[in-house]
Amino acid sequence: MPLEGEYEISPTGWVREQTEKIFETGTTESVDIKGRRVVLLTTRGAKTGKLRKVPLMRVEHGGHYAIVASLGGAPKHPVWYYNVKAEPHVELQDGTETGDFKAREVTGEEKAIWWERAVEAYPDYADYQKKTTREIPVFVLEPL
Ligand SMILES: C[C@H](OP(=O)(O)OC[C@@H](O)[C@@H](O)[C@@H](O)Cn1c2nc(=O)[nH]c(=O)c-2cc2ccc(O)cc21)C(=O)N[C@@H](CCC(=O)N[C@@H](CCC(=O)O)C(=O)O)C(=O)O
Repeated sequence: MPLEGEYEISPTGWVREQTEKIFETGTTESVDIKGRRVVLLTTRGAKTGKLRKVPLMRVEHGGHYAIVASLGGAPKHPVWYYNVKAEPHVELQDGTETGDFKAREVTGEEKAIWWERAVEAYPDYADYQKKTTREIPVFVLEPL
């Protein structure tokens, strides 16, 4: 069951541009970061209830996805992290396909496996983690 409601996109310039391009073209393959693929996550705002759409790097393995709350190695989590914690039902668009998922934050061995996959998909994640003492969270998305 897709998330219903009014959505807002990020106020951050370059992110807004990429999000708008995805809307215009209908596919996340219209944008990339350093040639690496991007997906579009939709969360429900923990305070406003609005639908929030944020592009993220595409981390996929065996038909399963992970999302990484890196925020470029900033000392704080991105706001969407708290949205997902409050409402784990999220949508993810990969290419032209959008699916419904339940996001589960991973820890320990499972996180280590997915972190490796994330760094393989987007090597800058390793630098981001070196930049901060904050442990960058990873969610695995279980199809609903
Ligand atoms: C700037 C802020 O965004 P954020 O949720 O912190 O997310 C920051 C970034 O993670 C986000 O911009 C990502 O898209 C950046 N980003 C990546 N960010 C990542 O963390 N990981 C990635 O892999 C990643 C890849 C990526 C690829 C392409 C691209 O264009 C951007 C990429 C934002 O949108 N704030 C809104 C509020 C958003 C919101 O969710 N509000 C909540 C309330 C939140 C609260 O205050 O508790 C609500 O509506 O209820 C605002 O200031 O109006």
